[in-house]
Amino acid sequence: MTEKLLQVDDLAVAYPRKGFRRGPVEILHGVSLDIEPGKTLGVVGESGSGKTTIGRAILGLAPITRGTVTFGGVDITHAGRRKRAELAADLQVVFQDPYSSLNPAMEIGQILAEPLQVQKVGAKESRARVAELLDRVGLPSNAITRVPREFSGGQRQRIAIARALALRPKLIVCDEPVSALDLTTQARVLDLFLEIQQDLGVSYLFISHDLDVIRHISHDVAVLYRGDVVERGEAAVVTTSPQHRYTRRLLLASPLPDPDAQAERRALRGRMAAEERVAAGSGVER
Ligand SMILES: Nc1ncnc2c1ncn2[C@@H]1O[C@H](COP(=O)(O)OP(=O)(O)OP(=O)(O)O)[C@@H](O)[C@H]1O
Repeated sequence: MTEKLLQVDDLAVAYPRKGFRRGPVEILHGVSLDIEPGKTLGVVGESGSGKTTIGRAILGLAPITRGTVTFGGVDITHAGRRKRAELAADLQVVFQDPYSSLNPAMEIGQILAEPLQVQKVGAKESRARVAELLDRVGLPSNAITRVPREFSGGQRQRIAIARALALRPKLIVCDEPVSALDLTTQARVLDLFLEIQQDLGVSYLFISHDLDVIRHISHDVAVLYRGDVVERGEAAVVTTSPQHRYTRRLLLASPLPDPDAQAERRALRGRMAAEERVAAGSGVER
């Protein structure tokens, strides 16, 4: 069996409740998932299902009340600040909004060099690495002296990806990284993620509400519904023949599928209708 890069077991997260009603409110109720080196796990679910909370818990940004997060064989569930700083080299993040995640006052060269400085990479090597990173994400070398507002949304997301790659991480948590982009730009940025994975062997925990995006990028998928994983499996299987009713609903609701997906979807609708006819005939309540 392949060793897991990330293993999440029975993870629960609860936030303190504000106002009159006392006691914590549980957001994740015991989530388990794992990622192999060089692979992508897609986490899909509707708004509020807890996708971002999974990413934040792995990054040490959400209050974990139960369960464990193991990264590279090390238990990081309650890792302190010093351990988190060490982990930054291996565990990175790309957020949804490329407008707010980049410091508007910093030049791109500084943004990309910052993580290298923190890890005490020398000035000469740092310059070479920044040039390499820009090339890697398809941006011109003169970008180093420009600031984020001079770039489009897609280009800014490329900068955020370059920054995440600066320390050559093993895993990148990608939280809706293409949701703020138009469809054409989405496709280009998704292809960049795939290319980078092929070349560098990095793993992704890829969070999206869009099943088509998840199908395109993921090897495996975990479907989240109200803080529980309701279905898990290979992306090709889960996104074409979902077993859980919620995944089926998600699939039928997802917009603009490609022609192959449209054909699969028609077949799924047919299967669901047939099942529902059988269930109705046998008096099963659905
Ligand atoms: N800091 C917090 N304090 C209290 N509740 C929170 C906090 N962060 C998230 N929640 C709640 O946790 C639930 C799940 O939120 P989360 O952002 O993880 O969902 P999501 O699936 O990523 O949704 P979206 O796609 O809209 O971002 C929501 O009900 C949200 O209100």
